[in-house]
Amino acid sequence: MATTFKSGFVALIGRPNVGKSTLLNQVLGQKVAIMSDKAQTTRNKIRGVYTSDEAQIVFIDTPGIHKPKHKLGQYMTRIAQKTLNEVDLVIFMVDVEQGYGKGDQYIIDMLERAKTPVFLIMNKIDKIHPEELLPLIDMYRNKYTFDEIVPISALEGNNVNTLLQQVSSYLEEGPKFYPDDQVTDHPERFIVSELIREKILHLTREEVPHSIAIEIDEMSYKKDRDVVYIQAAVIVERASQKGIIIGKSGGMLKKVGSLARQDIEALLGSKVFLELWVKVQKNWRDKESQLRDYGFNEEDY
Ligand SMILES: Nc1nc2c(ncn2[C@@H]2O[C@H](COP(=O)(O)OP(=O)(O)OP(=O)(O)O)[C@@H](O)[C@H]2O)c(=O)[nH]1
Repeated sequence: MATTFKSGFVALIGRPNVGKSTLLNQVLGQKVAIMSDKAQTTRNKIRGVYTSDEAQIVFIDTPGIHKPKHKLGQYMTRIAQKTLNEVDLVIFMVDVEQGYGKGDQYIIDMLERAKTPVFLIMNKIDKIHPEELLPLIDMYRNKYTFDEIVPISALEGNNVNTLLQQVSSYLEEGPKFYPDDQVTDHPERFIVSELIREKILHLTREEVPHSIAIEIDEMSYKKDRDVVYIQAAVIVERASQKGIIIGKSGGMLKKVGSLARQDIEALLGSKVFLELWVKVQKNWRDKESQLRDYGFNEEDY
């Protein structure tokens, strides 16, 4: 009997650091979402595409589902809420080591408003004793009627295949949205901006990282010099943050640029000229369209 091909969009949500990027990387077999011990490293949606013989799952990495503290947070929350209604399935991930908190309740309140099926993924089971798992499952069952509850270790890969099978079983018959070998949709600009952000996160230990965004102003191949020229803006919300990122005599920005350039060169396999600048932008709402526009234009390259 011929089986039908299934496909659909799945939103991956959860509090910062529960392991969403780690799961995506595990599923897709390569580093697409940048990981960091610091919360909130992935601000934008990444679509990781998993394709098997039976199904295609398009993952939407949806960070920012938490109580907004500033404009960018509000923007993200709005996008997140919208996403929950548009996808075919929501995966709500929790860290079994972290207690149930206000952040989780906030997400569950958002889920109550969506009609989409919801899986609860209990991640990091490698960190607890198996006996501790059952009471935790009961606790979450009392909070919300999840369609499935799947304990996994995203880091070690335990139960990840089962999860993929279960996700596929919830999807409806559908087309292959992306070719088999595509793991991310328009990855270059996104990954370049994430690499720059990652360097800032690692080099500055200030409050700054939580309110920055990276905007790629230009990314083009310069034939005469045989380099990829990238101009990117580091956008901050306050002037004081600008000073921290630029650093003494521009030292911090130079360091960020140099480390990011090395990684980008490795990613693109060509020489890179990276120009970074910092701008203060108070009103994030004006940035909505640009934040959405991570499309990589072949012609610029
Ligand atoms: N022991 C263990 N650690 C894990 C597991 N999954 C993720 N981690 C660790 O948890 C930390 C956070 O993981 P991320 O994947 O960056 O978390 P995230 O949810 O994507 O975080 P944001 O990007 O801030 O939304 C990293 O140090 C991971 O190595 C797991 O299954 N077991």
